[in-house]
Amino acid sequence: MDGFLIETEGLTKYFGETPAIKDVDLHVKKGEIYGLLGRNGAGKTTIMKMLLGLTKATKGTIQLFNKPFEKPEKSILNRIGAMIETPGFYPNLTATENLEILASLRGVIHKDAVKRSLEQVGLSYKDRKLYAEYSLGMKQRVGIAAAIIHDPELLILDEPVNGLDPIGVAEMRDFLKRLTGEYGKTILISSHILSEIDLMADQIGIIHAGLLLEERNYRELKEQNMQFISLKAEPLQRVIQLIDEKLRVKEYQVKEDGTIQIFNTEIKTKQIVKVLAENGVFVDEVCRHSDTLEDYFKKITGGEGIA
Ligand SMILES: Nc1ncnc2c1ncn2[C@@H]1O[C@H](COP(=O)(O)OP(=O)(O)OP(=O)(O)O)[C@@H](O)[C@H]1O
Repeated sequence: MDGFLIETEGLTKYFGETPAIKDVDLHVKKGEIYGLLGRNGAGKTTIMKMLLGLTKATKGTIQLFNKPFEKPEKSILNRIGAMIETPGFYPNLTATENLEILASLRGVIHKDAVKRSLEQVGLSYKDRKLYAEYSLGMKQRVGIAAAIIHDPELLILDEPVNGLDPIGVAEMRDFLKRLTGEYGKTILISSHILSEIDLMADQIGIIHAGLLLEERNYRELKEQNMQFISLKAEPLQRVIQLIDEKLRVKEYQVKEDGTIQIFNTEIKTKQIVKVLAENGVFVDEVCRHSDTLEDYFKKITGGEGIA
């Protein structure tokens, strides 16, 4: 479909007999930041490596820039910048010197390439500070500057905020958002910590044990899924029957302590109380809750959560 820079269908990867990635259908739209979220070992790096042709898919298809990606061709890879592992730089050279070496190795001929890529990640060109003296956040920025030195349209970043403090995370968020907003890049970013990609991702893909459990618009996810009504009333079986038959609500769950959580946010608490009362059931407690995103992820990953 038009508008997706990355689209996979049934993407599957086995390591020997073990499936690491199972039937993943990923959809990354042009101009967005797509956050691939999952615990360590969930399969994020393996997906990214397949998208870059660094490891071969066992099954399934990949489309990059609306074209089938069968083997890593220069014409496609030139349009992508990636940071998969922490890149190696010379510690006793400056960021500018490191990037100049890299630019010439890669055959980047544009004379402003180093200056531009440093500026795009918020670092100064020709700064005399040595790479060894940089903070972790600045080192990560140099890594991203290296990934965008050839001015790619698409950036694939594996855990770029890993290990950064909250200020470092916020700074990274600002310049990644600038890369999409001002410079029109598309970014696929992975993380195992939800708060790291909070306020950054437009779209979110939740990966768990090799499966893409959900792909959602992050703002919608926050607005819709975090709300539920919590209800306590007895006898439980009768309440459940009324929820099913009279209120016709399907999205609910019963907790161990007998509390019922109703995820249909359209329904009013008043309506629930009225229907139950009309049928002889008295409500002990009813209130509307906002779940935290962390709770939500725990729910959909079967209790383990992501952090
Ligand atoms: N080369 C390999 N050979 C065998 N198994 C592998 C290989 N690479 C990855 N795996 C397995 O595939 C699964 C997914 O690993 P992957 O590195 O993609 O996860 P991840 O979500 O990126 O986690 P992390 O953040 O820890 O890197 C894991 O169970 C891992 O052990």
